[in-house]
Amino acid sequence: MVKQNLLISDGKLGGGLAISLEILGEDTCLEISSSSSRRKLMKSESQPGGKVATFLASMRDSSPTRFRDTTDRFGTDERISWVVRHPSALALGMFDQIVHASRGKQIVMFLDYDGTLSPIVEDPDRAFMSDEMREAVKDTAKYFPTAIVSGRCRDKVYSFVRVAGLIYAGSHGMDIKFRNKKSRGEAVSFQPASEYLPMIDEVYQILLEMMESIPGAKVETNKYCLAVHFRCVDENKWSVLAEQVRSVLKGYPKLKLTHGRKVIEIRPAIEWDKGKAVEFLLKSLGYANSDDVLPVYIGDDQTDEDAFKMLRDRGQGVGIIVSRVPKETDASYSLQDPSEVMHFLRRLVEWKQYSNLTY
Ligand SMILES: O=P(O)(O)OC[C@H]1O[C@H](O[C@H]2O[C@H](CO)[C@@H](O)[C@H](O)[C@H]2O)[C@H](O)[C@@H](O)[C@@H]1O
Repeated sequence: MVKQNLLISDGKLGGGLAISLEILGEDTCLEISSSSSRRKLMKSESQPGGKVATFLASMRDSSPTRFRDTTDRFGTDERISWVVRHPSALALGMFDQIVHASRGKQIVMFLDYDGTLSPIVEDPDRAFMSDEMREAVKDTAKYFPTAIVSGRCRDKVYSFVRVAGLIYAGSHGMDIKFRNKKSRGEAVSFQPASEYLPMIDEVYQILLEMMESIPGAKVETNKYCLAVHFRCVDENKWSVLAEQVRSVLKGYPKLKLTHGRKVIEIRPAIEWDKGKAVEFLLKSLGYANSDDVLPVYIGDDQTDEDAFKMLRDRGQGVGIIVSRVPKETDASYSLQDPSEVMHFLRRLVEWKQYSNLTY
């Protein structure tokens, strides 16, 4: 892996911005949803059998396989332009920009789990978070209200994080339950999809049985939603897997499919996502329509885009995407991987400790 340090001068950034840009080697996963690939998707949808093609294309889009030489596909210019538009939250001046935006406001921290606090691994049951990361999250929560917003079921994500006093929102925000420190420990509980539980269980049983015939496929229940993993499935079998999942869903029009990192997710077709969950949590914490808050959301996946978009639309807050490669996103800043997320959290805590001493 070659690492290049570039100095880009950009008027808007007020001088020079040092960017550490990695030209990634053959072990890199590409994760980009470019406008040209979107156009291709739209085209395939209008062709015969287009819906299947569309589904498979978006599966590939969110779960790219490895390329020998990524520079063939994405020029250095494109990478630089992406980093300029989504600078590292740790880069010179950028961290200061974020903390400056929080002057006179309460930072509320929202953290995704997989790919953000824990590295992506083959077995979803072994996606452990490091003890150092746990300490960083624990320290963060001492200074800022902190929520974990995950696609996982709430109990499962708690069993991985194991930090008391945080807010845990599981099932992509469809399962929220916590004691609100802002209002004398009052219990907050919100499950907008509870009527779907029997349906989700039924589909879980069907998929469990069906996926037995596809080597490497794994079905995970996340209580209010399901995940069909294909990380360990031969790529030649992806279309069969997609077709089978789609065939099951035909009998359940009240459920919908979404994509994540080598995973198809089945969830209730309700107007609820991580963005709505973040809004709900801000309101519960007393920050509905408030100028006194700076929400910071860190996440790596497609479902986190709903939260980034919500912050962008609200014109308030900081979205940080965790990605090594250019990706279409509504986030403003980037971090490369969970270890950078940990450094960012530590730096935020140090800044807070220092500013508490000096103000
Ligand atoms: O919202 P998140 O906390 O990011 O959860 C999204 C999904 O994450 C998990 O799957 C992903 O991580 C696995 C472990 O690293 C990996 O094997 C898989 O390929 C990824 O898609 C989790 O297992 C899913 O249930 C979540 O929906």
